[in-house]
Amino acid sequence: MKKYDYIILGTGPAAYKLVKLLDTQHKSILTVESGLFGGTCPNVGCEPKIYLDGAVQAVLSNQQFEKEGIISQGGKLNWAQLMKDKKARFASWPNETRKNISKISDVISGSAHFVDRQTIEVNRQYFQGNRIIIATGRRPHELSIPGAKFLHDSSDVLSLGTLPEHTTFIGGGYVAMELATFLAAAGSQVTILVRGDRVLRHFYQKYSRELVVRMKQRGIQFEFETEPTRITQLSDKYVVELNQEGPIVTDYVVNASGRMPNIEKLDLSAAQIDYSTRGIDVDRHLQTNVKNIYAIGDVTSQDVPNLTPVAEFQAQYLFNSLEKGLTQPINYPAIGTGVFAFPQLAQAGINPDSVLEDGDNFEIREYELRQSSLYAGQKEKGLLTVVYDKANYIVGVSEISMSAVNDINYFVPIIGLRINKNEWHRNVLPIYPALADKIEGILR
Ligand SMILES: Cc1cc2nc3c(=O)[nH]c(=O)nc-3n(C[C@H](O)[C@H](O)[C@H](O)COP(=O)(O)OP(=O)(O)OC[C@H]3O[C@@H](n4cnc5c(N)ncnc54)[C@H](O)[C@@H]3O)c2cc1C
Ligand SMILES: NC(=O)c1ccc[n+]([C@@H]2O[C@H](COP(=O)([O-])OP(=O)(O)OC[C@H]3O[C@@H](n4cnc5c(N)ncnc54)[C@H](O)[C@@H]3O)[C@@H](O)[C@H]2O)c1
Repeated sequence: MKKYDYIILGTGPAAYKLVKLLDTQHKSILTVESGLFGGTCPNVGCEPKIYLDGAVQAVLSNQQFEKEGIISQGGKLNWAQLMKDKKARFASWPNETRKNISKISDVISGSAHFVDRQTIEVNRQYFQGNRIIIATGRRPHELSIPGAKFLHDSSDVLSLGTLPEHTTFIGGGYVAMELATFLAAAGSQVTILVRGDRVLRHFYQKYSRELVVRMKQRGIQFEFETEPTRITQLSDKYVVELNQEGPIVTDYVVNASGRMPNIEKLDLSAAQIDYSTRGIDVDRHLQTNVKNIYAIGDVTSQDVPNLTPVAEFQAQYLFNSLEKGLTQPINYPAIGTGVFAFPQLAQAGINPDSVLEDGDNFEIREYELRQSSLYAGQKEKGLLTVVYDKANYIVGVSEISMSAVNDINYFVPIIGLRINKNEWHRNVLPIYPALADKIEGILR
């Protein structure tokens, strides 16, 4: 049986980063991948998503200019062509990633499962690792309603060749809000079914509600307190029965009800590894309850956002801890996150909702970004809410605007490095005119 210093399960952002770091220490490594090399982000997540977003933002901006009479004919999105281009751009990535990883580790395609605490089995072959790192990510949550076989998921939408006339999304999270924006921009009629009374529950609710208003203005329908109970096929359409009055007749149903950890196939009990439906349990050193087994990225049950930079941060932490003698527990920096809808929603640090009642320790102030915008055609006001702590440092920012993602990225170092007005003034002279120019007035 072949033995390695490290066996790494998965090749997504968490695993890929770790393999590259371990290569610098000349470790013997086996990497196992059961699906597409590179994992979710570059194949069916962030990267194809942002590729499509480039075209969607352009088209929706143009439509706004057209409304203002500044552009005489706004563009129309050619979905089929966009998807053809996307396919051409991304098709070769899994093989390229496999080749890159093969240069620095042994690689095997197949689903890994534990045999005991040091041994895994893949394709009836057995391998031993001094350390085993689980980085198997998440997959779309399965809904158990009659007719679930007719459901599609985010991966299907990101390679959908023909635009449906009507699309129904189930869920009010990142995936539903982003992909609904894309399909609606291309001309599909879109209905979003939201189980509760809110969308994007981890974001500042004032801005989540504002995003719903703006999406509704473009014709996207929201049905709150609404869940599907059954889906049936009716010739080339689907009938979605609801817990409310309905039903909805639609051409395409997307299950965007969240993601679940890839753990069932790992046979974690063979190695007595603790887990729950939320993922693999790890301590603040990313170690499982078994000494030589660690878990990083989306597959863990840790209460941190499941995002690519977070997965990579965990990989870097684990490397520093296992190979560089770092002994402190993981301490997460200021984390930025954004929803690539239209307008965008983004935030970093403390969410204003969590300190609304704590006026003794925090001050919340909202800034309108409209006065500051010199761009033609931008009639919709952007809003920025800043949370200050008692010492007047910025500890949280939330924004809804056309440029919220990039704007909030300005604030991530301000929060993470605790920069105040004096320091900014002494060390920073940004490009004018742009949001960074206004930051001095927002800092204290
Ligand atoms: C539609 C969508 C859009 C997103 N957009 C963003 C974004 O804009 N920004 C952002 O930061 N994040 C985004 N994310 C989240 C981001 O993709 C994930 O946080 C990131 O990919 C997690 O990396 P990971 O390495 O933990 O897991 P993954 O990337 O999921 O990789 C895990 C890998 O493990 C493999 N695997 C599973 N089981 C086994 C097994 N038994 N044996 C071997 N291999 C196995 C899987 O096939 C997979 O390739 C998005 C996600 C989705 C779905
Ligand atoms: N821009 C980004 O960074 C980005 C984009 C997409 C995805 N992601 C990552 O992927 C994760 C998954 O995204 P997501 O949108 O699938 O999940 P999510 O957790 O953000 O949203 C899931 C939605 O489905 C609803 N829901 C849950 N169970 C349901 C049920 N049984 N029936 C009906 N509705 C139900 C929830 O109430 C919620 O509105 C995100 O949390 C994020 O970490 C990030």
